[in-house]
Amino acid sequence: MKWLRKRKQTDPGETTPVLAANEQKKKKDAQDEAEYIEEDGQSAAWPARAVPVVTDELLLDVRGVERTFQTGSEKVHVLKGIDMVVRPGQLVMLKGRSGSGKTTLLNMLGGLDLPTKGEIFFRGDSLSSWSDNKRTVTRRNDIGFIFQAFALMPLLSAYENVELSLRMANIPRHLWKARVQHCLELVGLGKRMKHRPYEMSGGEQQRVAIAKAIAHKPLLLLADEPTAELDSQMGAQVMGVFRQILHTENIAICMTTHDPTILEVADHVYEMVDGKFIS
Ligand SMILES: Nc1ncnc2c1ncn2[C@@H]1O[C@H](COP(=O)(O)OP(=O)(O)OP(=O)(O)O)[C@@H](O)[C@H]1O
Repeated sequence: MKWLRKRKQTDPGETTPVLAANEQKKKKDAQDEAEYIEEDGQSAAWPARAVPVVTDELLLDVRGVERTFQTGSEKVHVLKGIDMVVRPGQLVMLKGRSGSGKTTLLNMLGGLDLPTKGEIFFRGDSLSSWSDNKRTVTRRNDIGFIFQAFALMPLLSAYENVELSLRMANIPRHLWKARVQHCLELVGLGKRMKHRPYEMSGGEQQRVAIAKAIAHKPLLLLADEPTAELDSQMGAQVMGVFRQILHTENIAICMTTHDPTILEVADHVYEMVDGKFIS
């Protein structure tokens, strides 16, 4: 009641609490953007990384990783000593039968889970030594994820889905439009930006998921069977997009697959059998 009375007394020219909050948000957005405007008034480039990427650095360095799950009284030893590396710009594939441990490993490469034993270094830093917050921020800024089941927001258009990852990564608002358009054009969906997921084919949805996963310019893209739900033609389209983004976006891709035909394009294939790599 007190609030209603106050509203009634408000002068028409005065700002209501909601409008004031909106104004404040607009000011904050403008301030955030201003941080990225150079002195001559031109839009600044994409926010620079604190530590620039060096071509031959190890993005991922996995050493002696094991993962055991406790299910009831039983211990399931899923990963049994994994060693691998991923460098900038590489396409690395994890191949193996269902249940061999590929997804378990991929989750750990993205900091979603931690090893029971061994260590994973991301750009030289051990993921195990990081706080939950640092892992979350790194995931949001430096890593992109693609899952089998496209993981798009069903009520948002392709454009809005891609925009979301820029919002999540705190990319300044004035850079969004050009980047979203660029990413959707890159995956061949420049003319489908307003479509919602249910108005697109499986292959198109997966391509939106790729655009979404790379929009914030991550260093590493982790993809769990990105072609599993697609027919061979659509799978080939997705792999074509991957090949293209390796060159144009300077990103490394680590993906799991069952499909022998797409292994040929990999820079390196790790074959997993029962929680270990065989050479
Ligand atoms: N949280 C968990 N608790 C217990 N067991 C688990 C857990 N996560 C995975 N596993 C077991 O680990 C094994 C490997 O699973 P994972 O999903 O990594 O295999 P995958 O190679 O990715 O299989 P697919 O190709 O079918 O996706 C499976 O036997 C699975 O049941």
